[in-house]
Amino acid sequence: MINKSIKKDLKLIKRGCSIIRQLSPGQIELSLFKSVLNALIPYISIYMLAVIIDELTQNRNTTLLAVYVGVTCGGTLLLMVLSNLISKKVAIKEGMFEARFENYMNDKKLSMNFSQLEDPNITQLREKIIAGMFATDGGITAIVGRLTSIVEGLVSVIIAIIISYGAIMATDSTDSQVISVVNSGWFSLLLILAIVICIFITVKNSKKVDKKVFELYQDGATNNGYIEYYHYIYLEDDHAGKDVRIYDQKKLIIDEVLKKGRLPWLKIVNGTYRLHQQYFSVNLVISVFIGGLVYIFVGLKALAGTISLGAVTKTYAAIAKLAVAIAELSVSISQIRSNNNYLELLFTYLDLPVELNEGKEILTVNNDEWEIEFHNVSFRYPSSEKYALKNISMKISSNSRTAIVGMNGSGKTTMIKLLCRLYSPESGYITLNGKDIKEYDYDAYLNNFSVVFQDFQLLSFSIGQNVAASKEYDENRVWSALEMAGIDDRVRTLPLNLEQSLYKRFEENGIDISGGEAQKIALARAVYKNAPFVILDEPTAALDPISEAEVYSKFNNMVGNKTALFISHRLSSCRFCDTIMVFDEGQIIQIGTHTELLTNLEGKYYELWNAQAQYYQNKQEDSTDLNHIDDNEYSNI
Ligand SMILES: Nc1ncnc2c1ncn2[C@@H]1O[C@H](COP(=O)(O)OP(=O)(O)OP(=O)(O)O)[C@@H](O)[C@H]1O
Repeated sequence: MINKSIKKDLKLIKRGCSIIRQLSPGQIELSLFKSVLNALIPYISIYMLAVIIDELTQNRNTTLLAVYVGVTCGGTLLLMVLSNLISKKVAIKEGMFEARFENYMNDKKLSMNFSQLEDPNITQLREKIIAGMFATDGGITAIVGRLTSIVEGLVSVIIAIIISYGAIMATDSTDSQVISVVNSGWFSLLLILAIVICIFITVKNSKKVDKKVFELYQDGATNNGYIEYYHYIYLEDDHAGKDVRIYDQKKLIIDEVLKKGRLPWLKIVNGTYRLHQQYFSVNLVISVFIGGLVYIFVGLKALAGTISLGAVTKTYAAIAKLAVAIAELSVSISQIRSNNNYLELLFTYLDLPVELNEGKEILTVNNDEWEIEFHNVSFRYPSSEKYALKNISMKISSNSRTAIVGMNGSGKTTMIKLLCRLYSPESGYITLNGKDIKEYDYDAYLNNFSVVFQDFQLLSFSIGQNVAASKEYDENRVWSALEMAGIDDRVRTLPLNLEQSLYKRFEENGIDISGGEAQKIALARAVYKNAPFVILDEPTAALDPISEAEVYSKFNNMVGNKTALFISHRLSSCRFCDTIMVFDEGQIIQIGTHTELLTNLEGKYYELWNAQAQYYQNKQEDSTDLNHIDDNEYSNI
């Protein structure tokens, strides 16, 4: 009966194999076939050399000798060519697997909500998986390698046993005491026992090393994550580059990375190097010892005349190979089991619940059918004690224009993130047309939102592709979106117009654009999407006053009969909204129109408005009562 831990190990390996099969069909089968060929190749020479020596020492038939040499060379060559051809195919399959596995992991990452992405335990889990894969060759990519070693070892063991069996078991009825000892079954058994003990030591040694290496790299995942982030992401990031120079962050980063990343990581690498050295030294001693034993065994058998000269070479090579193959086979089995430690981490990650994809209902709404409602929604960011939203309840109806204002950190963006299902409420829920938004299919749900976040991202693709967020795009629609965002004229001046690539990272002729231009393209992207719900989070923060005025003058046109949610610190720009919600410390403290809210002189809105207006008022040395500022004056604020 297979014991529990073996069963568990087999299950993990089976699951790993099924992922490999799914992503790179045929890779396992081809690799295994190649390993059978590789195992066979040395035995052709081992076997045929004995046949040739026997022929040379006995009949010396030249035709036969030529045939034997031909079979040896031809057979070896044929198998080598075949193995080489398969190697090429295997390499392609491996490349395919690596690329697809990266997508597979990314798909998993994208299926998580932001709470999961920011959860330090999950981040660390991902770092451990990556450190395992790239630093110690552990995890899913190691399965095929270990399996092929097992098959190669197995085939090798079988053939070596077949070849050496005759010699090991050969006996003779000679009277000499020494010779009868050599030829006794005990002598052969002793040799086998010595080999088994050596193999046992090798496997134990390998197991111990694998376990220690796994532990070392688990501890080191955070150090590695530190190096990865600061050296390969932060320092290489174009935006960070400015801060690094202006604030001379280089020393700070290098010192910190050295302390928290490089030095501990170096210790780990040295530690594993030492472990591997120990492992190889022990193995070297063992293999020299086994080789010596086999020499004595075969030599004495030959001395006793029990085996022929040809059999000496064959048997020596076969037994030596047998010992190595058994050791390799056992080590590979032990390694594939140790590798399950890495697989367990991977599967824990892959099995994390996919909250985003739980909903199945396909959402299709037209512009007249919206009603979004927050029901006592509270939320805290992962590992944060403080509530970013506290008991938010509010409604947003179709075709409405809602402005959200409030101090920094009052929860405005967080509310949008929850609405876009990047996070789930800790308590309370959000409904769309009476149904919890979680119940809708995630992609179909998001299709209904055009959002421009404060920290939007454009890609190093063409302007057309950036606006359409796809490879193919409708040129007319892109132009009209660009016009709506007030950047069409600028794009027309570019040599390649819509085909013009942004940024120089991949295109020599790519262009770098200003923050305001980027924001306009991000706005155009939202317009192009033409979703029934438009959310703009500080959409004009980077725009000059004229561009800003232009965007607002087109705002109604841009939004059309869609539902719009609009976050801004520019209170004057909120006046055209039907409703203004004032956020404060995670709560909605006021709701009303601009005029209604201004009448409450104790209210936050009045305070914010006053603070902003005061600045202009002081500047203009104008003592006009704020409540009597007319519309033209508001537009300056
Ligand atoms: N990813 C995050 N992890 C932890 N805390 C966060 C995170 N994002 C925001 N917060 C905290 O949540 C609170 C609300 O932030 P939010 O971004 O919603 O404010 P906001 O009103 O949009 O601010 P601003 O006007 O500055 O854009 C703040 O205290 C902020 O520090």
